[in-house]
Amino acid sequence: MKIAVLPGDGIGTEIVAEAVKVLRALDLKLEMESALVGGAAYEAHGHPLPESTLKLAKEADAILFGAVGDWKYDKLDRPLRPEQAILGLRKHLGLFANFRPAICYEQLTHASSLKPELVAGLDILIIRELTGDIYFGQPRGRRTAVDGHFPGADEAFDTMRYSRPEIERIARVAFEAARKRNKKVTSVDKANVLETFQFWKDVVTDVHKDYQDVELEHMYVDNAAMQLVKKPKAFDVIVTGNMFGDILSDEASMLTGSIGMLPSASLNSSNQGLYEPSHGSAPDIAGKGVANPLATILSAAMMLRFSLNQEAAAQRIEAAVQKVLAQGLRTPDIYSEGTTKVGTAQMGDAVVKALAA
Ligand SMILES: NC(=O)c1ccc[n+]([C@@H]2O[C@H](COP(=O)([O-])OP(=O)(O)OC[C@H]3O[C@@H](n4cnc5c(N)ncnc54)[C@H](O)[C@@H]3O)[C@@H](O)[C@H]2O)c1
Ligand SMILES: CC(C)[C@H](C(=O)O)[C@@H](O)C(=O)O
Ligand SMILES: [Mg+2]
Repeated sequence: MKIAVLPGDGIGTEIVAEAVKVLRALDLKLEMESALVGGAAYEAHGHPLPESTLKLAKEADAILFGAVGDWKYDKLDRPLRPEQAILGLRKHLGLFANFRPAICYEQLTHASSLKPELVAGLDILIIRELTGDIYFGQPRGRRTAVDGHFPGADEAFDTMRYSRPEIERIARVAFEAARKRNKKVTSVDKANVLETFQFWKDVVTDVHKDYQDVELEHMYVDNAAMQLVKKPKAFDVIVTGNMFGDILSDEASMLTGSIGMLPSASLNSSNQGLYEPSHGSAPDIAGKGVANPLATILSAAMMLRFSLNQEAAAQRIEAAVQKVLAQGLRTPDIYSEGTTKVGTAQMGDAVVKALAA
């Protein structure tokens, strides 16, 4: 089982080191090879996604990814920006289905941004389409409008688009996932304003004909953002487009206690996957040894489950995470009175220890 390890930038290196520690502590034959990606690769090779990194990723059974980006690269031409590395990996590998489970662990109900009773037992799954939408639609760019209302004024534009097959396949992923859960899918759109999302809604409704045992509800994204904090447990599976999924998953992370708790899996049609926390490189806390590594460690568990066929090992990691939380260990982002504040490496070490116990 070959794993490409791509730590990236900022806290990416710190949190991936802990996930690798946990993977090595399992009794599995895992071959792990690391490569530079993002700003780190740009510094060394002049490109955020060098050919060698892409090749390693393509040939691996699974990819463990940290995070990319830093404000210092904001002025670079877009193709050279660190974020293009993760977008390129998703596109090149066809990783269209992004699973972002928002689970509030029992021990963290008080760390949530909501009242404990609203999040106790919370277990929702956001399924975000990951290779389409306004993220990848063409044309995009900037131009000087010479015949518009404001002659000579500059403008910028991006294109929101989805094709029927793109919507159909993500809808099927969502209905299949719901079948194994509580049989309810909420499709989030903005059909009242955007043609792309009226089409999304129509296609999801068509696909639903094959899944009559699953309840389908449609919701506008603005309402969904509100309902997520009003009554999050009313959701089971949320399926949505690339941009809405990006935003709603960050929102949902705070129901679980912290963005540092939200893992993710991005799969293609052959179940090859890239596994990364849902958060970014957190330049504000990078290098301080305080980042929460649990989202990355839980992403490694998802990797074992989805791409490496190691369900038992995945469950061992998840149980170990629950155990360290039950021991009261907390990185600063999930700290509350009466618990013990630890750093990134201490948290990783504690998970390794809990695996052994
Ligand atoms: N997939 C990715 O690689 C990815 C994802 C999101 C953002 N980014 C990039 O990361 C950079 C920073 O973006 P941002 O600040 O908007 O988002 P961010 O997710 O990096 O950070 C947002 C906030 O959450 C905190 N945070 C994030 N992860 C944490 C963790 N594990 N433990 C504790 N606190 C954590 C940060 O300290 C910060 O206050 C940007 O360059 C952005 O493009 C990359
Ligand atoms: C870094 C950025 C390209 C990325 C996205 O928008 O998909 C990030 O926010 C995420 O959620 O993985
Ligand atoms: Mg995001």
